[in-house]
Parts: sequence; structure tokens; C-alpha cells
Amino acid sequence: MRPTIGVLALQGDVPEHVRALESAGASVVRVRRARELDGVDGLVLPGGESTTMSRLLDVFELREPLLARLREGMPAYGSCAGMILLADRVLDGAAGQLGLGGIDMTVRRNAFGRQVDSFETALDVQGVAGGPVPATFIRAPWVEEVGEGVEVLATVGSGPATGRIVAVAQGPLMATSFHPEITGDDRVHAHFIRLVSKER
Ligand SMILES: NC(=O)CC[C@H](N)C(=O)O
Repeated sequence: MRPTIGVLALQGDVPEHVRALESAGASVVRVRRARELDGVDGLVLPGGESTTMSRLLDVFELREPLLARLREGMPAYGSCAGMILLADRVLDGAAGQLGLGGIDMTVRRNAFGRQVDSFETALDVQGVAGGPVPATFIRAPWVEEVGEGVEVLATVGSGPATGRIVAVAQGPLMATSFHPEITGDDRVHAHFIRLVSKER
């Protein structure tokens, strides 16, 4: 059976993730209300703006139900702002910025700085076969440090940020600094769908 994957649809690039997940073979549900979480096997936290998304989690009374599902082991994948939401520690966050946590890592918000505010590259991603994955970075965070249980899936291969960690996984959680959802290459989403299927 195809897994059902939710996309947190409060803010951000929701349609792009819906398209990528459907093209990679999942059934997709947009999640705005707690009850919409009930039927999903996994959840994508899209790119967008992490402070706004976090505020909307409270407005839509989704924070507690979502944390409860994460504690039960629901797989989740966060891209960019979604990565920030899944980080246990955030540097350069907005005042009072509150995430969900789950991945034992410190991320630095808007880390790439003005000159390389947005850029595209191709990255080898652990577990994703078929060669480098196109990766678009838009005011992206990077991962400054990870705890022992965190697997590094990709690092930047060239330029001023060489060696910076930009994709990680810990148990059923996965996060990327970049946006694979806007490149038309759905292998990262397929990788998440495999993770979800394994956890079911
Ligand atoms: N493209 C993105 O998701 C950008 C993330 C944004 N800079 C934030 O802090 O939330």
C-alpha cells in the first residue's frame, strides 16, 4: 500500500512538496488541523519562514498534537525552514523562536550570508542512488554540529561553505538545508517515502 504523507500546510512551499511526493509515489494530505494528522504515516515540514510557521503551529493548535506524533515516532522530513523546526538548537533564531526539535543538532539560520543568499548546486546524498542531487538553497540554514546519533547525509562540496553539513537523518527524522522539491528531481522525496514505509 502507498504510504500517506502529510504536508504541513500553514505556510511555505506546500504545492511543490505535494507534487514531489505524489510523483514519487505517495498519497498526500495537506495538514492544517490536528485531525488531519491522524491518518498520515509521515509528515513533511516545508520550506518557508520558520518563525511564522512556528507561530501558526500555535494559532492552529497543532503544536501539541504534532509533538505527540513525533514522540510516538512518526517519520518527518523538514526542508530549509522545516529543518530549523526539527532542530534541537537554533543559532541566530528570531527572538523567542520556538521549534519542535527532535534532531540532535545545532542549526544556524540564514547561515550562507548575503553573497550566497540563494544558489544551486548538486550534492551527493547518502542513501540516494543515481548520482548527485540538484539542490537549491534559499536563505538556507546549515548544520553547525550534530550529536552522536545523527547521520550526516550531505555536505557542501565547493565554495566558501565547503564541508558544511546540509542534510541529516536521525531515526525516523530527516532534514535538508536545501529545497529538493523545486528541482523536479524527486529522489530525496522517494528516499523519505522509503523511510516512512520502513517505519510502518
Ligand atoms: N527557504 C527557506 O525555507 C528559508 C528559511 C528561512 N530563512 C527561515 O529562517 O525560516
